[in-house]
Amino acid sequence: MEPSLTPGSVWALWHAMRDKGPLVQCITNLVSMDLMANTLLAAGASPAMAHALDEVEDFVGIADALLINISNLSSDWNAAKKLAAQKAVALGKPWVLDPVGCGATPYRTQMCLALLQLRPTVVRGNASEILALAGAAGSAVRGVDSTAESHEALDAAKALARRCSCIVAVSGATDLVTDGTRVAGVSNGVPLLTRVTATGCSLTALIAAFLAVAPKGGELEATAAALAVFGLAGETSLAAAPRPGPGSLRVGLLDALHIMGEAEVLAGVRVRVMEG
Ligand SMILES: Nc1ncnc2c1ncn2[C@@H]1O[C@H](COP(=O)(O)OP(=O)(O)O)[C@@H](O)[C@H]1O
Ligand SMILES: Cc1ncsc1CCOP(=O)(O)O
Ligand SMILES: [Mg+2]
Repeated sequence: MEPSLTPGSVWALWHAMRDKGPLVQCITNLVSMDLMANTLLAAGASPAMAHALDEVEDFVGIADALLINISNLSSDWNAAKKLAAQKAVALGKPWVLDPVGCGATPYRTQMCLALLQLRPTVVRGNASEILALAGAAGSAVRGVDSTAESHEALDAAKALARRCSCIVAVSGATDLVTDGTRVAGVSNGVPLLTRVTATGCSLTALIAAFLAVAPKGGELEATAAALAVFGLAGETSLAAAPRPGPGSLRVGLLDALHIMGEAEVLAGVRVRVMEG
């Protein structure tokens, strides 16, 4: 499959992902585990929450892709994350970093920067997190939710992508994906997604699942495809809810990821190459 970014290519990649059912190893925070595992299952991947220090390296050996979310922070978990990332790179397997709350405390930022050294394939965060990770002057962070818009973090994302030779995705009203030169935009999604915890975390795990079937050199397109599918599932869920709210959005998101097919993707996905 040649990398391209159209509704048709998004569908082709999702179809390939469902066909393969990739095993995605997830090292993530406790609040996100349930939604993340269910998101991957509903979309067609196979999740495994495996983070024990003595097991992570062996697990990377059998996984198709790895997701590392920096929240829960503790010495055991941190060591496990570093070992897992190193093993993924050694085996040539894709791994994705979610720098949750980067910039909120020095400890959190240091852990994000340490993992960034271990060559993630993709980094996905909200605008505040990407600004903090890139070391942008005056970036304001409040906990794990963003205080900035995605376009405000585009220059920082590009600089980070160039510096680390990776893909950087900034989620928001328009999700932006860059390799430092090219920029893709995804305008699927609904603002109510920000009122359900762990939607960003789960989205990052979905990126890992798409990377497991992406052709070499197609990492930017695969990241944008995962963002589009997740955002479209949010739209589909909201449209189907009799009394829309965070609770029904969360349940409907999983239903949409399970039910959506080619027709919905071709009609609903809004992706475009903005630069490059
Ligand atoms: N204003 C918005 N309008 C539409 N979709 C949004 C908006 N803000 C965030 N999203 C979507 O919500 C999901 C989670 O992103 P985000 O809230 O930025 O991540 P995080 O939970 O890590 O802070 C993504 O699919 C993103 O596209
Ligand atoms: C609430 C919370 N606290 C630590 S991690 C976490 C979940 C954050 O999830 P997301 O980044 O998807 O909003
Ligand atoms: Mg997040």
